[in-house]
Parts: sequence; C-alpha cells; structure tokens
Amino acid sequence: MAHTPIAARPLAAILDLDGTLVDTLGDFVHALGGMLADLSLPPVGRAEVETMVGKGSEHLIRAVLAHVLGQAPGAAAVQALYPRARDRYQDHYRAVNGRHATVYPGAVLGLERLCGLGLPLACLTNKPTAFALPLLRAKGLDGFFAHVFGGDSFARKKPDPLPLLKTCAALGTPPARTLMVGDSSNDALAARGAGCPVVLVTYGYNHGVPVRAVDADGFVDALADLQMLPKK
Ligand SMILES: O=C(O)COP(=O)(O)O
Ligand SMILES: [Mg+2]
Repeated sequence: MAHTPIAARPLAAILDLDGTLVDTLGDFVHALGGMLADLSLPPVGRAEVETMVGKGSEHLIRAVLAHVLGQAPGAAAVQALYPRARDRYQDHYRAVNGRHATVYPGAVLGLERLCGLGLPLACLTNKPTAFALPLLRAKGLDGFFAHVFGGDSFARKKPDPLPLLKTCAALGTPPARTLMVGDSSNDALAARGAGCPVVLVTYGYNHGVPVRAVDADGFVDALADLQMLPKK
C-alpha cells in the first residue's frame, strides 16, 4: 500500500502530464521515427526513447540525434542537424499528438477525487504548451485544470524550481501546501527546490532509473491512490 508522510492537507495540486496523466510514449516514438526517416537516419527504439523523455522536446531531439549518430549531445554533427530535426519533429508530433497516447488507469478517478477535496489543480509539463493543450483536450482532461503551463511558459523548465513557484503563484497557494504529483526526478527536484511536497507515480518515465530511488514524500501506483492524503 502506498504511504505518504505529508503532514498537512494540500490546498492545491500540480500535476505533471507525460508519464503521470497520459502515457505518451507511443506519440514520441512515432514523431521521432518520422523525424529520423525524413533525415535519412536509422530509427530509435521505444526503450531508448523512454529514457530520454521528460526534459522537454529540445533535450529529447538532441538526445535522439546523439544516440543514432553515436555522438555526444553537444557534438557538432548534432548541432548542425538540430534546426531541421526540430522542424520535422514538430510537424510529426503535431500530426500524431494523442493518437498513440492513453490516459493511465486511475488518472480520471484521481483527478475527480482531488477536485472532490476542493483542491484547485494545475497541469505543469515540460511539453511545449502548443502540444500540451490539444492533448489534454483530446483526452478530456482539460476541464480539471485552472491552469496549464508548458515547457515554454517560463524562463526555465523543471527540474528548476521556477515553474513550480510560478504555478503556485498562479494557484494562489503557498508552496509548502501545494502538492506536486509527477513521475520523475525532474518533478521531485523541482518540488524540493520550490519547497512543495511531492508524490511520484510508479508507472511513468524516470530516465531509465527506478523511481523509488528518487527523493520524494510518497509514491503511488495509481493517481486514484492519492485519496490517502491527510484530510486536514
Ligand atoms: O519532456 C516532455 O515533453 C515531457 O514532460 P513532462 O513529463 O514534464 O510532462
Ligand atoms: Mg513526466
């Protein structure tokens, strides 16, 4: 049974998107496959992509190019290909967004329960806002959120604490009473830096590292398990 030592009932919650609410790995794999084919480069496997997701699309594209070229992400060959790769990736991602993605079991129930506790919710993702909003709409999740912020909403992305602090400000709740729910060390590091309690789901993408090794206040196997948060 999941356990959390979070002492006080949160006044609001911030949810990550990829790997927490929606399993988007299939969308990433299809968009990256299309990008690589357009560049006449070999495909990348699903297992590799899973370890590269979560730090925004620029990081993902650079990591994939480096992987298929057998170079470091900062290498000149990666730099040279990046602008065209980004354009191709964006076209493919826009075309597939949501088609190969599924809402995780328990996610809707978990959101309903958080709303039932009277908590205002925000979605904070490193995904570009232009991809995050249509995905949430397509999956029927947009109505749960008072705010949706993407990787391009603020000057820095998670794991920097800035996006969490800005999201807490938008929600109007102090970080110490604003729960972050995510799937990776990005979310946990950002939460620690911002002073937010953090619970991680055990089923998402954590850069190929077991998520329970991450410093967090609790772990849940499904968002529906968040019902065990303190009631006061
Ligand atoms: O890197 C991404 O696009 C996914 O980011 P997220 O896990 O913050 O939603
Ligand atoms: Mg995530």
